[in-house]
Amino acid sequence: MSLAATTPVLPTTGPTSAAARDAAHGASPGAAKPSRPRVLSIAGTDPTGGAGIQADLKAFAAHGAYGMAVTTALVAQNTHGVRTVHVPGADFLTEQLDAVSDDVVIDAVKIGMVADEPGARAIAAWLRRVQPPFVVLDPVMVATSGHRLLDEGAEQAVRELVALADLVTPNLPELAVLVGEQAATTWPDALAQARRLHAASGAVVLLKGGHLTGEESPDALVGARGPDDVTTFSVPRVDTVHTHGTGCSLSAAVAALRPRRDGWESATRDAKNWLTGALQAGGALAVGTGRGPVDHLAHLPTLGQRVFSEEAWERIAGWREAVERMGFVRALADGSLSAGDFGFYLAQDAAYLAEYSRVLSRASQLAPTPEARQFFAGAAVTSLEVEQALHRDWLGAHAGMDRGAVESIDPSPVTAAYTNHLHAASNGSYAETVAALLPCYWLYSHIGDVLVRQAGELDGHPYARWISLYGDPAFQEATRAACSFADEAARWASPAERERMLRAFEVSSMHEYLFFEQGLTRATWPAPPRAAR
Ligand SMILES: Nc1ncnc2c1ncn2[C@@H]1O[C@H](COP(=O)(O)OP(=O)(O)OP(=O)(O)O)[C@@H](O)[C@H]1O
Ligand SMILES: Cc1ncc(CO)c(N)n1
Repeated sequence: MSLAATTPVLPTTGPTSAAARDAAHGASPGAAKPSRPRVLSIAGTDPTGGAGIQADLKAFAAHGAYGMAVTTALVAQNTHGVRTVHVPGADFLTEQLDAVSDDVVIDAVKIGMVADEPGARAIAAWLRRVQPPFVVLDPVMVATSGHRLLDEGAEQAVRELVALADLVTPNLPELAVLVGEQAATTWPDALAQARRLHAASGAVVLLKGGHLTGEESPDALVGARGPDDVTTFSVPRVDTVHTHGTGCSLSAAVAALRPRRDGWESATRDAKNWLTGALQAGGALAVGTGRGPVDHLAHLPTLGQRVFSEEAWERIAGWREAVERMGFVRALADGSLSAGDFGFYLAQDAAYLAEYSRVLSRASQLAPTPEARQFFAGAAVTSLEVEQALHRDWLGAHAGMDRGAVESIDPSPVTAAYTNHLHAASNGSYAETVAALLPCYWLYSHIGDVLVRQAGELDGHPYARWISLYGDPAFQEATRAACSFADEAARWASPAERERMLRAFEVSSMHEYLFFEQGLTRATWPAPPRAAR
């Protein structure tokens, strides 16, 4: 006699209801719900993580829910389409469902791909037994790529599932199958079909217009507050091909939100807004070469990411080496730079600092903490008082320019391009502003450090004051502080925001290179053409 036949290692069904078990775990049925709803996805898989169960779990997590998953079918698919579907079978599906409901209180269920008729019937039987409080059904029939995800014979069984669902989320072709009509080609026709589905099933219908081709991507909630009630959600269509799994992700987000909302409308509104952000960020994921997934976590900072300044410094390795090697900087280091070239550079730098100081003030204004506000306000003053003073003194002594003359220097196109970039960044976020400001500190303290070591004894060096200002420990310290403010800002940035920070840093570094270079290349700039008379 086999041991398994007489003594199951674990009971296959629980002796008490999951709600009673919840009470045994310390939460009485009448007690306030846990802050994380326990949400179950019943769906197929997508090994590339953009659709099906994998997308659902990400959407649950993105909305602060505790995610669980029962697999209806294993799908070999990627961003190009479905290759093969393996269905473990209805008995095993029921075993998975019972394993969850015998043990865990379920706050909401999202059903996706059911694969075949026995699967649909097993789910229907389980729903009748367990009666979860909120059931969202995404009647998946055909993948975005055009591949069938549901047996033709199973369509009737899915219609029966609709009657057990609280919310059903068809796209236009799925809606047509559910009402047994031709697919609607206009929005009013689709709404009429959705009303008929609501009347026939009692389920609220979230009709998805993603398959229409207009400026907007309208969705409508039909029957949420009464038989004729229609609420339309219109968001601007995101210009992207990366829409793999949008339907899965939307229905999962609504299921995750519903237990903490007073109705479908508020859950749907929030889910739609989240999905729009996820669609916008999808391309940056670079997952697959077909129709890629959306970024479910677009709104979140990423745990485990690198320190921003480390990554940023590595990104500009090329510009950094180019600056170290460039003729202008070498000539500055060994003192062979002509006074004319140095004077041109200093005059442009005075014009630059006037704008740089304004962007530092802007960073102070945007800064989230008193420490950061104080640092950037102080830096705005220092860049005028200390750095510009050096420029005024030198230009006064060597170019006969008084203070007024220094203050009215016209920026060259190269200088203006750099300060325009800084001003543009400062129209964005604090994080972007700080990232754009950083190379001015960092590259100068880096060069200052290298030059102090290379130049050795600065006595008699024509540019000693310039070299010692940037090689000075106080300037190095200010650079470290600016880095740590940028790192702190990056810690709370979304991946897209972090990428904008890295880009702003990189572009500023390129402008630093061009700024030095203009001191020598300006000789090749054409003279301003005279107007023809
Ligand atoms: N380009 C887009 N811009 C904005 N929203 C979109 C876009 N494409 C789809 N959506 C939204 O995504 C959700 C899913 O819509 P869609 O009609 O594509 O569902 P589906 O066909 O079930 O999705 P799936 O691609 O997962 O099969 C809807 O809320 C829809 O409005
Ligand atoms: C498993 C699964 N469910 C749903 C869809 C629809 O996007 C898909 N491609 N795969």
